[in-house]
Amino acid sequence: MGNFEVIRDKAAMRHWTRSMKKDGDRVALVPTMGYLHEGHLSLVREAKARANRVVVSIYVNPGQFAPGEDLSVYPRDLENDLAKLEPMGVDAVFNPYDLYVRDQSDQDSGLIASDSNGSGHETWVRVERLEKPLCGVNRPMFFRGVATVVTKLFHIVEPDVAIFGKKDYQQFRVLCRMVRDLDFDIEMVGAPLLREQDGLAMSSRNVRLSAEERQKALSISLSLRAAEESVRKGERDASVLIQQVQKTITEAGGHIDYVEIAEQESLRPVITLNCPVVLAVAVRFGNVRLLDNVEI
Ligand SMILES: Nc1ncnc2c1ncn2[C@@H]1O[C@H](COP(=O)(O)OP(=O)(O)OP(=O)(O)O)[C@@H](O)[C@H]1O
Ligand SMILES: CC(C)(CO)[C@@H](O)C(=O)[O-]
Ligand code: BAL
Repeated sequence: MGNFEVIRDKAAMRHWTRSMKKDGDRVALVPTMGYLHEGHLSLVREAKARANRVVVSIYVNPGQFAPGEDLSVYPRDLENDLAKLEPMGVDAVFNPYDLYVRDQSDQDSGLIASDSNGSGHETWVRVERLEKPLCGVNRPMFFRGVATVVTKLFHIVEPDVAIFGKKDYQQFRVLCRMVRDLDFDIEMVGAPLLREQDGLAMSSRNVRLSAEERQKALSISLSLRAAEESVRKGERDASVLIQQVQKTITEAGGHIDYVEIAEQESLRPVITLNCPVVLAVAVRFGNVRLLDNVEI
Protein backbone atom coordinates (compact mmCIF):
# COMPACT_ATOMS: atom_id res chain seq x y z
CA MET A 1 0.00 0.00 0.00
CA GLY A 2 1.17 3.53 -0.68
CA ASN A 3 3.82 4.90 -2.97
CA PHE A 4 6.43 4.06 -0.36
CA GLU A 5 8.08 0.89 0.77
CA VAL A 6 7.03 -0.69 4.07
CA ILE A 7 10.18 -2.24 5.50
CA ARG A 8 9.93 -4.68 8.39
CA ASP A 9 13.43 -6.05 8.59
CA LYS A 10 16.41 -4.26 10.17
CA ALA A 11 18.93 -5.35 7.55
CA ALA A 12 16.61 -4.35 4.70
CA MET A 13 16.13 -0.92 6.30
CA ARG A 14 19.87 -0.32 6.56
CA HIS A 15 20.37 -1.49 3.00
CA TRP A 16 17.63 0.91 1.79
CA THR A 17 19.27 3.98 3.35
CA ARG A 18 22.73 3.02 2.15
CA SER A 19 21.52 2.62 -1.41
CA MET A 20 19.81 6.05 -1.25
CA LYS A 21 22.97 7.66 0.12
CA LYS A 22 25.06 6.06 -2.63
CA ASP A 23 23.00 8.16 -5.05
CA GLY A 24 23.79 11.29 -3.01
CA ASP A 25 20.43 11.47 -1.26
CA ARG A 26 19.94 13.04 2.16
CA VAL A 27 17.75 10.94 4.45
CA ALA A 28 15.44 12.23 7.22
CA LEU A 29 13.91 10.03 9.92
CA VAL A 30 10.65 10.76 11.76
CA PRO A 31 10.37 8.29 14.68
CA THR A 32 6.81 7.60 15.87
CA MET A 33 4.74 5.07 17.77
CA GLY A 34 1.96 5.26 15.17
CA TYR A 35 -1.73 6.19 15.50
CA LEU A 36 -0.75 9.18 13.46
CA HIS A 37 -2.33 12.63 13.72
CA GLU A 38 -1.63 16.09 12.27
CA GLY A 39 1.19 16.60 14.81
CA HIS A 40 3.05 13.66 13.28
CA LEU A 41 2.29 14.85 9.75
CA SER A 42 3.77 18.26 10.58
CA LEU A 43 7.02 16.43 11.44
CA VAL A 44 6.91 14.73 8.04
CA ARG A 45 6.55 18.14 6.35
CA GLU A 46 9.52 19.42 8.34
CA ALA A 47 11.49 16.33 7.26
CA LYS A 48 10.65 16.90 3.60
CA ALA A 49 11.94 20.45 3.85
CA ARG A 50 15.29 19.16 5.13
CA ALA A 51 15.98 16.03 3.08
CA ASN A 52 14.99 14.51 -0.23
CA ARG A 53 14.26 11.05 1.28
CA VAL A 54 11.96 10.65 4.26
CA VAL A 55 11.58 7.56 6.45
CA VAL A 56 8.82 7.36 9.06
CA SER A 57 9.27 4.68 11.70
CA ILE A 58 6.23 3.19 13.42
CA TYR A 59 7.05 1.09 16.46
CA VAL A 60 5.40 0.96 19.88
CA ASN A 61 8.53 0.47 21.93
CA PRO A 62 7.94 -1.91 24.87
CA GLY A 63 11.27 -0.81 26.37
CA GLN A 64 9.93 2.62 27.40
CA PHE A 65 6.82 1.36 29.21
CA ALA A 66 7.15 0.22 32.81
CA PRO A 67 5.07 -2.77 33.93
CA GLY A 68 1.56 -1.47 34.69
CA GLU A 69 1.75 1.44 32.23
CA ASP A 70 -0.46 1.63 29.14
CA LEU A 71 1.53 -0.50 26.65
CA SER A 72 -1.30 -2.99 26.13
CA VAL A 73 -3.92 -0.29 25.46
CA TYR A 74 -1.68 2.09 23.50
CA PRO A 75 -3.71 2.96 20.36
CA ARG A 76 -2.62 1.22 17.13
CA ASP A 77 -3.96 1.29 13.57
CA LEU A 78 -1.24 0.56 11.03
CA GLU A 79 -3.53 0.48 8.00
CA ASN A 80 -4.92 3.92 8.76
CA ASP A 81 -1.40 5.23 9.47
CA LEU A 82 -0.23 4.05 6.04
CA ALA A 83 -3.27 5.70 4.42
CA LYS A 84 -2.45 9.00 6.17
CA LEU A 85 1.15 8.83 4.96
CA GLU A 86 0.16 8.06 1.36
CA PRO A 87 -0.34 11.68 0.21
CA MET A 88 2.64 12.93 2.21
CA GLY A 89 5.44 12.00 -0.18
CA VAL A 90 7.15 9.67 2.27
CA ASP A 91 9.72 7.28 0.76
CA ALA A 92 9.77 4.45 3.30
CA VAL A 93 7.95 3.34 6.44
CA PHE A 94 10.02 1.30 8.88
CA ASN A 95 7.66 -0.92 10.86
CA PRO A 96 9.92 -3.51 12.49
CA TYR A 97 8.49 -6.78 13.81
CA ASP A 98 10.59 -6.39 16.93
CA LEU A 99 13.70 -4.38 17.68
CA TYR A 100 14.91 -6.39 20.66
CA VAL A 101 16.89 -9.59 20.86
CA ARG A 102 15.06 -11.88 23.26
CA ASP A 103 16.08 -15.23 24.62
CA GLN A 104 13.63 -18.11 24.42
CA SER A 105 13.06 -17.85 28.20
CA ASP A 106 11.92 -14.20 27.79
CA GLN A 107 9.58 -15.15 24.99
CA ASP A 108 8.13 -18.08 26.93
CA SER A 109 7.43 -15.93 29.99
CA GLY A 110 6.01 -13.07 27.90
CA LEU A 111 8.56 -10.66 29.37
CA ILE A 112 9.14 -7.43 27.51
CA ALA A 113 12.49 -5.76 27.22
CA SER A 114 11.81 -3.29 30.03
CA ASP A 115 11.41 -5.97 32.66
CA SER A 116 13.79 -8.52 31.24
CA ASN A 117 16.78 -9.01 33.49
CA GLY A 118 19.09 -8.92 30.58
CA SER A 119 18.87 -12.45 29.29
CA GLY A 120 18.19 -11.23 25.75
CA HIS A 121 18.74 -7.49 25.85
CA GLU A 122 20.94 -5.91 28.49
CA THR A 123 22.33 -2.70 27.03
CA TRP A 124 20.69 0.62 27.84
CA VAL A 125 21.53 4.24 27.00
CA ARG A 126 21.02 6.68 29.85
CA VAL A 127 21.23 10.46 29.82
CA GLU A 128 21.91 10.57 33.49
CA ARG A 129 20.88 14.02 34.69
CA LEU A 130 18.36 15.11 32.07
CA GLU A 131 16.32 11.91 32.43
CA LYS A 132 15.62 12.57 36.11
CA PRO A 133 13.38 15.66 36.48
CA LEU A 134 9.85 16.25 35.12
CA CYS A 135 8.58 13.02 33.46
CA GLY A 136 11.53 11.11 34.96
CA VAL A 137 10.04 11.43 38.45
CA ASN A 138 6.93 9.37 37.65
CA ARG A 139 8.44 7.37 34.80
CA PRO A 140 12.00 6.62 36.03
CA MET A 141 12.68 4.03 33.27
CA PHE A 142 11.04 5.97 30.45
CA PHE A 143 13.95 7.96 29.02
CA ARG A 144 16.28 4.99 29.28
CA GLY A 145 13.85 3.16 26.98
CA VAL A 146 13.49 6.12 24.62
CA ALA A 147 17.23 6.82 24.38
CA THR A 148 17.93 3.14 23.76
CA VAL A 149 15.32 2.63 21.06
CA VAL A 150 16.25 5.88 19.31
CA THR A 151 19.90 4.77 19.36
CA LYS A 152 18.81 1.50 17.74
CA LEU A 153 16.72 3.37 15.16
CA PHE A 154 19.63 5.69 14.40
CA HIS A 155 21.99 2.72 13.90
CA ILE A 156 19.51 0.88 11.69
CA VAL A 157 18.16 3.76 9.61
CA GLU A 158 21.38 5.84 9.57
CA PRO A 159 19.56 9.14 8.88
CA ASP A 160 21.27 12.48 8.23
CA VAL A 161 18.58 14.36 10.11
CA ALA A 162 15.91 13.36 12.65
CA ILE A 163 12.74 15.26 13.54
CA PHE A 164 11.09 15.22 16.97
CA GLY A 165 8.10 17.17 18.29
CA LYS A 166 8.50 19.64 21.11
CA LYS A 167 5.20 18.37 22.55
CA ASP A 168 7.47 15.80 24.21
CA TYR A 169 9.82 18.56 25.31
CA GLN A 170 12.06 16.66 27.72
CA GLN A 171 12.34 13.77 25.25
CA PHE A 172 13.69 16.18 22.63
CA ARG A 173 16.23 17.67 25.06
CA VAL A 174 17.34 14.23 26.32
CA LEU A 175 17.85 12.99 22.76
CA CYS A 176 19.76 16.14 21.68
CA ARG A 177 22.07 15.64 24.62
CA MET A 178 22.54 11.97 23.75
CA VAL A 179 23.43 12.84 20.15
CA ARG A 180 25.94 15.42 21.36
CA ASP A 181 27.50 13.24 24.07
CA LEU A 182 27.76 10.12 21.89
CA ASP A 183 28.86 11.88 18.66
CA PHE A 184 26.01 10.76 16.44
CA ASP A 185 26.49 12.52 13.10
CA ILE A 186 22.79 13.38 12.93
CA GLU A 187 21.15 16.81 12.80
CA MET A 188 18.42 17.06 15.45
CA VAL A 189 15.36 19.16 14.71
CA GLY A 190 12.68 20.08 17.25
CA ALA A 191 9.35 20.88 15.59
CA PRO A 192 6.67 23.10 17.16
CA LEU A 193 3.85 21.62 19.24
CA LEU A 194 0.61 21.37 17.25
CA ARG A 195 -2.78 21.88 18.92
CA GLU A 196 -6.38 21.00 18.11
CA GLN A 197 -8.55 24.01 17.27
CA ASP A 198 -9.79 24.17 20.86
CA GLY A 199 -6.23 24.27 22.19
CA LEU A 200 -5.68 20.66 23.33
CA ALA A 201 -2.16 19.50 22.43
CA MET A 202 -2.46 16.80 19.77
CA SER A 203 -1.51 13.37 21.09
CA SER A 204 -2.24 9.78 20.13
CA ARG A 205 -3.50 9.17 23.66
CA ASN A 206 -6.24 11.84 23.32
CA VAL A 207 -8.44 9.16 21.75
CA ARG A 208 -8.54 7.41 25.15
CA LEU A 209 -10.19 10.44 26.84
CA SER A 210 -13.96 10.33 27.40
CA ALA A 211 -15.90 13.32 26.03
CA GLU A 212 -16.10 14.74 29.55
CA GLU A 213 -12.41 14.22 30.28
CA ARG A 214 -11.48 15.77 26.95
CA GLN A 215 -13.52 18.89 27.80
CA LYS A 216 -11.89 19.15 31.22
CA ALA A 217 -8.45 18.64 29.69
CA LEU A 218 -8.84 21.99 27.91
CA SER A 219 -7.93 23.48 31.30
CA ILE A 220 -4.32 22.54 30.53
CA SER A 221 -3.84 24.72 27.45
CA LEU A 222 -6.04 27.44 28.98
CA SER A 223 -3.84 27.57 32.07
CA LEU A 224 -0.66 27.73 29.97
CA ARG A 225 -2.06 30.58 27.90
CA ALA A 226 -3.06 32.45 31.07
CA ALA A 227 0.45 31.98 32.46
CA GLU A 228 1.97 33.35 29.24
CA GLU A 229 -0.34 36.35 29.57
CA SER A 230 0.78 36.88 33.18
CA VAL A 231 4.41 36.87 32.03
CA ARG A 232 3.53 39.40 29.31
CA LYS A 233 2.05 41.60 32.03
CA GLY A 234 5.29 41.40 34.02
CA GLU A 235 5.04 38.41 36.37
CA ARG A 236 8.52 36.86 36.82
CA ASP A 237 8.05 34.70 39.94
CA ALA A 238 7.98 31.04 38.85
CA SER A 239 6.13 29.88 41.97
CA VAL A 240 3.28 32.35 41.35
CA LEU A 241 2.91 31.14 37.75
CA ILE A 242 3.10 27.47 38.77
CA GLN A 243 0.41 27.90 41.42
CA GLN A 244 -1.82 29.69 38.92
CA VAL A 245 -1.54 26.74 36.48
CA GLN A 246 -1.96 24.11 39.22
CA LYS A 247 -5.14 25.80 40.48
CA THR A 248 -6.83 25.92 37.07
CA ILE A 249 -6.03 22.28 36.26
CA THR A 250 -6.89 20.91 39.71
CA GLU A 251 -10.23 22.77 39.73
CA ALA A 252 -11.05 21.05 36.42
CA GLY A 253 -10.40 17.65 38.03
CA GLY A 254 -6.92 16.95 36.63
CA HIS A 255 -4.36 15.02 38.67
CA ILE A 256 -1.05 16.78 38.34
CA ASP A 257 2.20 14.83 37.92
CA TYR A 258 4.12 18.08 37.64
CA VAL A 259 3.91 21.74 36.69
CA GLU A 260 7.42 23.15 36.35
CA ILE A 261 9.31 26.06 34.88
CA ALA A 262 12.80 25.17 33.71
CA GLU A 263 15.63 26.43 31.54
CA GLN A 264 15.01 25.28 27.99
CA GLU A 265 18.16 23.22 27.39
CA SER A 266 19.35 22.16 30.83
CA LEU A 267 15.82 21.71 32.21
CA ARG A 268 17.09 23.06 35.53
CA PRO A 269 14.25 24.65 37.51
CA VAL A 270 14.16 28.44 37.63
CA ILE A 271 12.98 30.63 40.49
CA THR A 272 12.82 33.90 38.57
CA LEU A 273 12.11 34.13 34.84
CA ASN A 274 15.19 35.89 33.48
CA CYS A 275 16.21 33.50 30.65
CA PRO A 276 14.38 31.47 27.98
CA VAL A 277 12.28 28.90 29.87
CA VAL A 278 9.76 26.17 29.26
CA LEU A 279 6.62 25.88 31.34
CA ALA A 280 5.93 22.15 31.19
CA VAL A 281 3.11 20.06 32.60
CA ALA A 282 2.06 16.41 32.84
CA VAL A 283 -1.50 15.84 33.96
CA ARG A 284 -3.77 12.81 34.22
CA PHE A 285 -7.44 12.93 33.35
CA GLY A 286 -8.90 9.49 34.13
CA ASN A 287 -6.30 6.95 33.04
CA VAL A 288 -4.80 9.19 30.39
CA ARG A 289 -1.56 11.07 30.99
CA LEU A 290 -1.21 14.24 28.91
CA LEU A 291 1.80 16.46 28.29
CA ASP A 292 1.80 20.11 27.31
CA ASN A 293 4.21 23.04 27.44
CA VAL A 294 4.98 26.54 26.25
CA GLU A 295 8.37 28.08 25.62
CA ILE A 296 8.53 31.56 27.14
N1 LIG B 1 1.01 17.77 19.04
C1 LIG B 1 2.21 17.48 18.55
N2 LIG B 1 2.94 18.47 17.97
C2 LIG B 1 4.19 18.21 17.50
N3 LIG B 1 4.77 17.00 17.57
C3 LIG B 1 4.09 16.01 18.13
C4 LIG B 1 2.78 16.19 18.65
N4 LIG B 1 2.35 15.02 19.15
C5 LIG B 1 3.35 14.13 18.96
N5 LIG B 1 4.39 14.72 18.36
C6 LIG B 1 5.69 14.11 18.07
O1 LIG B 1 5.54 12.95 17.28
C7 LIG B 1 6.60 12.05 17.56
C8 LIG B 1 6.02 10.71 17.81
O2 LIG B 1 5.24 10.77 18.99
P1 LIG B 1 4.23 9.65 19.42
O3 LIG B 1 4.06 8.67 18.32
O4 LIG B 1 4.56 9.17 20.79
O5 LIG B 1 2.86 10.45 19.45
P2 LIG B 1 2.18 11.19 20.61
O6 LIG B 1 1.00 11.88 20.08
O7 LIG B 1 3.24 11.96 21.35
O8 LIG B 1 1.67 10.02 21.49
P3 LIG B 1 1.49 9.97 23.02
O9 LIG B 1 0.03 9.95 23.18
O10 LIG B 1 2.22 8.70 23.29
O11 LIG B 1 2.15 11.12 23.71
C9 LIG B 1 7.35 12.61 18.78
O12 LIG B 1 8.51 13.29 18.34
C10 LIG B 1 6.34 13.59 19.34
O13 LIG B 1 6.93 14.64 20.07
C1 LIG C 1 10.70 8.81 20.11
C2 LIG C 1 9.82 7.60 20.20
C3 LIG C 1 9.35 7.19 18.82
C4 LIG C 1 10.66 6.44 20.76
O1 LIG C 1 9.90 5.28 20.89
C5 LIG C 1 8.62 7.84 21.14
O2 LIG C 1 9.02 8.09 22.44
C6 LIG C 1 7.68 8.89 20.63
O3 LIG C 1 6.91 8.55 19.73
O4 LIG C 1 7.70 10.05 21.10
N1 BAL D 1 5.37 10.44 22.94
C1 BAL D 1 5.81 9.85 24.16
C2 BAL D 1 5.76 8.38 24.15
C3 BAL D 1 5.32 7.78 25.45
O1 BAL D 1 4.71 8.44 26.27
O2 BAL D 1 5.57 6.58 25.66
